[in-house]
Amino acid sequence: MGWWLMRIEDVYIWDINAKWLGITPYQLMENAGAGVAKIIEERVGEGLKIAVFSGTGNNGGDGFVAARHLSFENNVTLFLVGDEAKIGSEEARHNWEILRKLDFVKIIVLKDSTYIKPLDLSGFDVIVDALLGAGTRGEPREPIRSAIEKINKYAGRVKIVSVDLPSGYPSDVRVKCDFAVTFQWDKEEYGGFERVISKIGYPKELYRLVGPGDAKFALQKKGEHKGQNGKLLIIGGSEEYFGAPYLAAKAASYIVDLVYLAMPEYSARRINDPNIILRPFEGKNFTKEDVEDVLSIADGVDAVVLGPGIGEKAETKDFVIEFVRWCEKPMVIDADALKAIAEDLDVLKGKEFVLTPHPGEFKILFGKKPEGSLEEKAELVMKKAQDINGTILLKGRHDIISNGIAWKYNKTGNNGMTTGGTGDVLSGLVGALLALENKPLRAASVGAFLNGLAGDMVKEEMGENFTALDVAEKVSYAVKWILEF
Ligand SMILES: NC(=O)C1=CN([C@@H]2O[C@H](COP(=O)(O)OP(=O)(O)OC[C@H]3O[C@@H](n4cnc5c(N)ncnc54)[C@H](O)[C@@H]3O)[C@@H](O)[C@H]2O)[C@@H](O)CC1
Ligand SMILES: [K+]
Repeated sequence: MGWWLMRIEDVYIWDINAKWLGITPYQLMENAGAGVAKIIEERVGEGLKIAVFSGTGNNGGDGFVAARHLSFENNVTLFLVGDEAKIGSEEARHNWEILRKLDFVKIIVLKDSTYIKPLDLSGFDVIVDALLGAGTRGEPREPIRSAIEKINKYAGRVKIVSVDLPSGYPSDVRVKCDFAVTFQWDKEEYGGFERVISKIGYPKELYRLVGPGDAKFALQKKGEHKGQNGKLLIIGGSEEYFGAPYLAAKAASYIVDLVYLAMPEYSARRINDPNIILRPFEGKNFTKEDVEDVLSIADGVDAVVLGPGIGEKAETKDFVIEFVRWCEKPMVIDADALKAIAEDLDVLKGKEFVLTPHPGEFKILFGKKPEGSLEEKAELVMKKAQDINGTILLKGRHDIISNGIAWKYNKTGNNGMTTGGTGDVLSGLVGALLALENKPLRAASVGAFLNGLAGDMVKEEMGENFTALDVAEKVSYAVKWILEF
């Protein structure tokens, strides 16, 4: 099913998220090896003479497990290619130790290529190739190379089944397998060999649920110099509000190098924070007159957040619509700016943007309140995202994020976050992640995850009575937790 076609990048992310869900490498290796054994017995048969060639990495570990499973019905010989002392991971070593206790599996260690040259494999029905998998770097080196060449001498005569990948892939020095058993998801990058997919116990959540893997990827630093790790402009504030844009700016300032805050001068004068570059505009509220000057600030940044505390004055609505019409940077459109553009959704055409409505704002935008199960709500969000050709982050107990092609959901966060201003923190975070050059779906997903995680960390310390500023100030701790996960 095309739905499961993955990029290797996704697999990296999901490995981290699986760990977060408590799925251990032992479980995955057991399922991988068991799956290989099952497919061999189904496709080739039982009562066979089977040679399993294992390397010292986790691909070899899958081979150890497969050998054990196969040994119940077959006559199995395990060839370890390389030095026993180099078996890398705990789980591979664990499975190696089990094998060594078994009397019905013959073990032969091929420490270097001199042991490989004289080998005769003609008595075997099946060769399982577990020498190298996804951890391969460059062309195969000795003694793996000799083992690959030896196995290939039997291609066409003995069934050759590769574990995950033909060892040596993608170089030309690779095992000529009849097929490879690839785990759970076919990868977009793989080609040139037959693949049989075997599930290894990853739950569907990995496809949908945002986790630390997504966040780790999104938070990668881009450069060493000031400004290379993102410049963000926040536009908000009015005669009524000054806290909202400040919270967005504060949260973002922990992530990007530079945060500019454009605000009506009336509310800007209440802000005194050296981490934020203030750009005050004359008057109490943004008006159409300000569009050109704000656009010229936007020219110098990587992304823009529009809306926190901007108010609902008619002249401000005009400002919002005109700004969006002319802005060419990725945008987060939040709060009162959502109400303004609800009157003219066409201005979003051709733009890169994230809308961050709560259910009420969603209804104002799209005429319908999201209801029902997670899937039902997600379907609606996805449909609307498709209609406007952009990304929507629907805030709720489970945040739902869609770019019209895929949808994800986030579960971090707690009841304490109903306090005013956490939505502003969120829009600042999504903007910061856009400024780090993440695509809108990832920026929005990870922004929601990070906001909730920071909120959960605050709750650990203070209980559920906290403020949005507490959440904003926890952002750097949440980022540290993610990067160290
Ligand atoms: N979640 C996961 O990551 C899972 C991984 N699994 C298995 O783990 C494999 C990846 O394991 P690893 O990351 O340990 O990597 P591999 O087992 O593919 O290879 C790593 C080992 O090979 C050596 N090596 C790398 N390039 C070489 C070269 N060109 N010539 C000679 N030796 C070389 C390394 O020094 C290391 O010892 C997957 O292919 C799959 O079979 C499965 O257990 C299922 C779950
Ligand atoms: K392999």
